[in-house]
Amino acid sequence: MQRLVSERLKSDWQSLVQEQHAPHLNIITSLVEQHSAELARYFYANMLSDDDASTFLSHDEVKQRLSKSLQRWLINLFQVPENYDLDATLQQQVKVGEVHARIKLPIHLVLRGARCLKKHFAELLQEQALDPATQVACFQLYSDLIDIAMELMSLAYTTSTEAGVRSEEIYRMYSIAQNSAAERERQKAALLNWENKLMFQHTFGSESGQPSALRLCEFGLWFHHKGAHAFADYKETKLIEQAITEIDSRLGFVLSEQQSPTEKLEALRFIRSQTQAIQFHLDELFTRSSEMDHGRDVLTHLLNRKFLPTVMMRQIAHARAHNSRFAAVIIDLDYFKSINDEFGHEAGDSVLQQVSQLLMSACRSSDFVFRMGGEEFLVVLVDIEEEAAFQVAEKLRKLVAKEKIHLPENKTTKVTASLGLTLYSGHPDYQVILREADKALYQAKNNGRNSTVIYSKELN
Ligand SMILES: Nc1nc2c(ncn2[C@@H]2O[C@H](COP(=O)(O)OP(=O)(O)OP(=O)(O)O)[C@@H](O)[C@H]2O)c(=O)[nH]1
Repeated sequence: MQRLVSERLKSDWQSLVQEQHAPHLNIITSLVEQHSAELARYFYANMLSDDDASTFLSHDEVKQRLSKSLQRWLINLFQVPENYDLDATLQQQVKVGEVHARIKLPIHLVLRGARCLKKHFAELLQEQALDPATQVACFQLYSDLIDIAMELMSLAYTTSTEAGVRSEEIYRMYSIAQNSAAERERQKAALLNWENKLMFQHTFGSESGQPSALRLCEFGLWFHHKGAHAFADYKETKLIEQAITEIDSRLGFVLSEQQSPTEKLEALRFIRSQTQAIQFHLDELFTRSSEMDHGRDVLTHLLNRKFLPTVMMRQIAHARAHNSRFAAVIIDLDYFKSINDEFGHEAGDSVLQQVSQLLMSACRSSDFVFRMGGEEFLVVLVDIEEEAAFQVAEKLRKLVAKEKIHLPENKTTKVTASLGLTLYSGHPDYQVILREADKALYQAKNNGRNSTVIYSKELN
């Protein structure tokens, strides 16, 4: 049991559910069991009518999942002592608080939910043929037990959030540090490349008639998903964001038939001056950031899994805000143990390093590649839909299978990998996404390995 559940809270709970309160607890238990669906309906109707709260709840989710879990939570909370395991019940409150922290559900909304459950329970009590003293005692007990649950949830919430903030900080330092010199050149080249393409389209015309937006090209995606976060505190970051928006808003002019050549040239000149400004700000940002080398996985130099919560939570927030999707792919090497057994641990390490390089070089610079531990990797593909994500996963799988892996003493070998893929589908908890990818991976292993499986509900 975690330390969060203190002896004090446990004994407070025990004294509330001890024998002399048994008659009241029995009334509560039976009322909650009979009316759990109604309490849940009341709770969600109330929450969904509030703008703040409804952003965390979709109607579908409430229908399919949340209402049932709330009912289970309520019933479990008011069990009579002989029917339940107190430690497990208290621990459950801690888990709920941790989930709330992961999905960044503001704590005042949780407390409002609790208030709502109390209010409706008071109405239910009034409808019963109970004497006033019993009604008051039942309400007091119901209220006290909910309050202890809230106290535990809040404690777990704060503890998790503080840990999250610490890891955000380390992550920020890391993302600035991650091979900063090479990243600077790579992004400047990506920006230049986009600009050249635009000039080319202006001169020779574009098949689609539309130039691609800067925010969607390699530089734009990198800046949005990594750069802006890494350099969040600098004023240049805002300036780059503004320049990207300005550029994209003028793009239509460059190829439009309705614009005169002079207007087109003017738009081009403006875009050119803005891209130069971006380059200048980018140089500033990289120059200011110091070389820090925290948080890499020592063997592979990939992102360490401790940054996973930060990256996943940011992706979820981004997907929500922009109504976009992202994918998580878990990649696990097949029969890796036999490589260690046959060639030795050092050779195994070298395989992991070569596969990591391969994964890094095959992904877009805006994607995230983690080493999860052992021979397991996770790739987060940003701003992507299912078909494209499957193609990327398959590309990675084939690249790994094709690669001639070099081992000590001039030996070579081949390895394959199994991949589990899932797409963000609106669930606010990133651990659900990881569990889905894991289930898909498990299926890929069961199918005989060296394959990619996309998560579907049937895998549950
Ligand atoms: N060389 C090396 N080996 C590692 C490292 N981390 C984990 N391993 C080894 O990776 C192997 C993983 O074995 P298993 O989990 O059985 O998986 P597998 O052999 O790849 O089999 P499947 O995943 O079922 O295809 C174990 O032998 C671990 O000791 C590491 O950093 N370096």
